[in-house]
Amino acid sequence: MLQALATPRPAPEAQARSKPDDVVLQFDALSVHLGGRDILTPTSLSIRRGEFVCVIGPSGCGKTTLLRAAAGFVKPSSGVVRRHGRPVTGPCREVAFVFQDYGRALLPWRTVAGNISLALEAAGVERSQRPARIEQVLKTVNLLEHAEKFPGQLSGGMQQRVQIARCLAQDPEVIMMDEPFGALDAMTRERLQDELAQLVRERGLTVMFVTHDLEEAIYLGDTVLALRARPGADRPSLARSIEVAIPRPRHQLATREHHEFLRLRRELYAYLDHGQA
Ligand SMILES: Nc1ncnc2c1ncn2[C@@H]1O[C@H](COP(=O)(O)OP(=O)(O)OP(=O)(O)O)[C@@H](O)[C@H]1O
Repeated sequence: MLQALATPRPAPEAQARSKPDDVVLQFDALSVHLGGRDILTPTSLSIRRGEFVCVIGPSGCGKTTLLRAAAGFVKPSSGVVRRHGRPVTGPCREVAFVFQDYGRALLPWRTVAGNISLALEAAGVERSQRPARIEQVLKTVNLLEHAEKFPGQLSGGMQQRVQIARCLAQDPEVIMMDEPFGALDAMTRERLQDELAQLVRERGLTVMFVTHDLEEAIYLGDTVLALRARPGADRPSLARSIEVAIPRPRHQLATREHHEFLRLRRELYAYLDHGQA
């Protein structure tokens, strides 16, 4: 089970939702043109501190590109992404990325501790301080006793926990997660969803989370962004931004039977299934 680290940021519900300085990420007419075509057409939105934003949409609609632009890995063709009001011009420690393919994200020849150390080395943390930091994040994801194992000796769910621990070692305020649970079996996926939701809530992290799974998006999100396939001049990438007004903490069974969950599921399913996307 993932546990909160020692220095949590304020929980989102403790903050005034409408204060402008609560905005962590601001997308102002962000457009991305790659390989001779429009991948994202002007997209404007803002993400509050502590908000869990899920991004859905048909394959190839630009979900990953949206996250990569927000993390500074992709340059906008026009428009801008701002973090706390400052244009994002490249990757930074405060924004961490978790990939679906944990097998490729982790170095197989480094132990669990060694993989986490990578983030600390990149952040310039002194060698003498690294063991304590590694221990702290491994405790958070309940993998302390596996510190000296290699990724290949761990299950898929455990490897994804290592990747999450490595991202936490960066001490980020924003986590970009690109289908992080897509390759996991259903039971492991549900367990990690709950552990992630608790961790994010306790630390006040801000999350952008790409998924193909509508139910996962509604279960985890405060907001679900639906992107449109084949965006164009008169078809903005962002088709819908839907607030998920379902109380937290959420529960796998009760929440999935909640009337609002079922209503949103029907609405989004119809939207994606009937070609409106
Ligand atoms: N560097 C690049 N150069 C050219 N085209 C690119 C580049 N990166 C992405 N694309 C194209 O942009 C489109 C959107 O890609 P992206 O990965 O953002 O979509 P996605 O919605 O995350 O897709 P999926 O759900 O299949 O993962 C795709 O058609 C992809 O081929």
